[in-house]
Order: sequence, then C-alpha cells, then structure tokens
Amino acid sequence: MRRVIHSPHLPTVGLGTVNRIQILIQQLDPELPLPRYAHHDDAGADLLTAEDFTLEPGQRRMVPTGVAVAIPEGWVGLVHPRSGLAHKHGISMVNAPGTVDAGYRGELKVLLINTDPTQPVSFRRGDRIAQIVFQEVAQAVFTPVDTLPESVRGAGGFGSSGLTTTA
Ligand SMILES: O=c1ccn([C@H]2C[C@H](O)[C@@H](COP(=O)(O)OP(=O)(O)OP(=O)(O)O)O2)c(=O)[nH]1
Repeated sequence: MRRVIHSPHLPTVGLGTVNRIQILIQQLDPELPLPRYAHHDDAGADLLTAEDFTLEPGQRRMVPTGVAVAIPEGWVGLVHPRSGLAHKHGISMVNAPGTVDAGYRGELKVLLINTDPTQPVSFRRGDRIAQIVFQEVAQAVFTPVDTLPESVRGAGGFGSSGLTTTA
C-alpha cells in the first residue's frame, strides 16, 4: 500500500513510498556481491558481470551474472541497459529490455553490444553491466472482434503527431 503524504509546501499529491517484493536469489558465483540498488529509491538493481571481457567495436556477447532468481508468478524482471555505459562507451543491450519470465530458473545473462565504431570497451568481473527492474504484469485474454472501439488517436502512429516540437 502506498502512503500519501500531505506536505504544506506542495499541492496534494501522492508521494509514494518504495514498494518492495521478495525475490529468492541463488548465488551461482558466491563470491560475487548480490545485485543492489545504487540509491534507495532506484527502480533497477544493478547486475554484475561474473567474468572479465573486452567488447571490440560492434561486438556482442552473452555475459553471465552469477545469479539465478525465482520471480513470483504475475511478475516479470526486465533487464535494461545502463545509461552511463551507453553515454560514455556506446554499450547497450541487443535485446533491450530483456524479459526474465517468472518460471525461469537459469542464470541471468546480459546480451551486451559495443556500438562504438572505433573503441573497444573492457569490463572486469564485478563491474555493473545492466539493471533489472521488477514489474507486475497481466496476461492478455485475446478476444477477436470485427471492429475495435473508437479512440482519439485512431490508427495514427509512427510520427503522426509530428516529429519535432518546431515543425
Ligand atoms: O536479457 C535476458 C533475456 C532473457 N533471459 C532469460 C530469462 C528468460 O525467461 C529466458 C528466455 O528469454 P526470452 O523469452 O526472451 O527468449 P526466447 O528467445 O523467447 O526463448 P525461449 O524460447 O527460451 O523463451 O532467458 C536472460 O537471462 N536475460
């Protein structure tokens, strides 16, 4: 349950407390620290590489994290790139965001890619390579219909509202 804090300095808004979910974790590589949140209110917990490696320009690699998790049914783990690595080194994830299903019990892996055209990037065991965000999800019950309900957007997409703020 999120708490609503009423501050005299702010209009009435819901200032959420951090929601927490217990995730059972198996340390396949016990000397590696657990994933952790860099700040108490971060959405993503940093995943670490279990090995040293270098990514040449354009190279991709499936990187082991040394942990496996049991995500409760109705939840998902989404593996996202780290913006600092992207900004400073051009490191991203080929499949961003990676989807970790509730039933998956294997080692978490991160599919990194070096998008820099010229610079190799080296990682040491224990470096933070990605972040995992846990979210509640619903499965769809697909219900075929002849016509969909109307909406304001309709079929407009792919830039239908304009591509820039000045156009
Ligand atoms: O970045 C990722 C993405 C996925 N996985 C693991 C957890 C996930 O549950 C499993 C399968 O992923 P996904 O469903 O994306 O793969 P797929 O290509 O559809 O293969 P599968 O047929 O095994 O589902 O691989 C990771 O460890 N890291």
